[in-house]
Amino acid sequence: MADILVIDDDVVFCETMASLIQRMEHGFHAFHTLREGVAFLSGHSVDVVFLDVRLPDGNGLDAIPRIRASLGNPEVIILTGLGDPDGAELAIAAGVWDYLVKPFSVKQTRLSLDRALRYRLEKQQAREPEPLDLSSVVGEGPAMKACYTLLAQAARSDSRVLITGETGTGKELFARTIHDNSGRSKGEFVVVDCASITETLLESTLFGHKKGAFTGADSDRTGLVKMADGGTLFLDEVGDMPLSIQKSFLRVLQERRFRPVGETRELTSDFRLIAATNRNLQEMVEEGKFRQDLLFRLWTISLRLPPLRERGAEDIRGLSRVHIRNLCQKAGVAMKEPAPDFLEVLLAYDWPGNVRELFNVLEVAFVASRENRTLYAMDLPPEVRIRVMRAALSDGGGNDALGESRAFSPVPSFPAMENALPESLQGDLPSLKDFKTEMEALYLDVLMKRTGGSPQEMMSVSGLSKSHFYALLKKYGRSLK
Ligand SMILES: Nc1ncnc2c1ncn2[C@@H]1O[C@H](COP(=O)(O)OP(=O)(O)OP(=O)(O)O)[C@@H](O)[C@H]1O
Repeated sequence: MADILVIDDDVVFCETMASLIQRMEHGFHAFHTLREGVAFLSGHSVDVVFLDVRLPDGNGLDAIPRIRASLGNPEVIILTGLGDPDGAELAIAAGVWDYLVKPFSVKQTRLSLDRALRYRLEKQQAREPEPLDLSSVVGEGPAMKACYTLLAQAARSDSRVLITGETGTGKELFARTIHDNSGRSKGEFVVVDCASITETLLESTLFGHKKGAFTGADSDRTGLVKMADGGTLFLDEVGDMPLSIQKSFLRVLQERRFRPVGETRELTSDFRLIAATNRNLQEMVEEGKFRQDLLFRLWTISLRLPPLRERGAEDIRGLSRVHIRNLCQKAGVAMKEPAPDFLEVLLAYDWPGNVRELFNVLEVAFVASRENRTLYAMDLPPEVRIRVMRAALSDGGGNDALGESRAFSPVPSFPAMENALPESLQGDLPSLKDFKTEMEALYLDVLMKRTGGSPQEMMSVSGLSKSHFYALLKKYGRSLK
């Protein structure tokens, strides 16, 4: 006997399903809204979910990652809808088991459910694979859990993987983690940064060259493709690969053979390909900037890493905790704790640079906190606090107190803005003159810290003339060491 959950606002449909599923001697639960269905899953385990696409409180497709994260592996979701072709396409892309077009027959339902349950049973009986080592990846929210399922699939296969996501979302980290957990972990993980290699050098960097092949080629050079033999070739920023190289690279992917520059013989290389990009390759194909045939060959598994602002408060807290701990360990100091106001600003910020930016911001705050055991909002870079403040002001400042959902929104609450304000603005307002003086002194301190106290750099960053610079040092009693 299995447990089946139906999430559908059509009461008659739920009654029909109840009678069919109970006749099949399975347990049956039904809810008429997404919120109730998802809440039920957090406390109960079910085997199959029939999920309607259009629900009064949202689109079923959008809830798939959350539902998937709550279901045991292998998760089985059967989507039901009115036969809209886009819905069917999205359902398949989201990896659901089946898409049933309403109204569907009893026979169709039985067949789809029987097959789904058999598939689930076979998968469960199959030997448990080795657990993955995900120690370097932080994130427990539903959006990340969906990525781990794909990461596991990728690690346990030799398929080509395309990782997409905004800058700093962890594409290279995921590529490395796939490699380290794969059958090729003993081979090299070779990174090709397509964005930073010049077009003239890309061919010889990828394929190698023979001594004398061109001016400056004083010795034979092994290319990155050969170095990845037996391992993984990671093409970072593949959207930046020049069209001229895309053609030769396509051949390498098809035949695993290539010719180093100036060489007559062809070489072979058995590598696994992982590519990453923050650009929309399909759009680039339409604009004639990327080859369609290469795009087809780049991936079997496609993994989209969500931006940090979509990951939820728990992930921002978890990443911050881990990174602060690492910083303290590296500096050999006692563990520092973030104050509530510090976390509120982090949760309210929209993180355009994602995890990389979060780590940089934590590093700045760590330095600014000096010997303090607590990290306050004051220690955060002014740019971050100003952005949070501006967003709150343009929101009218009338938001409720910070809630869990806050991290999903780039617009912070009024309390978050208040906490982001410098201390002197939190109580009675000082005169503008006093405030400017305080900010000038603060600016000078931050400038010194960031530039390591180098006068040249301080003048260059601040744009201050020499006389003005030294006058300010004198005014605020700061000295250069
Ligand atoms: N989930 C995560 N857990 C721990 N660290 C992470 C996570 N995601 C990203 N990072 C860290 O954030 C930084 C940026 O990650 P990474 O270089 O992999 O991003 P990227 O998407 O490849 O960026 P880009 O597109 O700019 O090359 C690295 O220090 C990485 O270790």
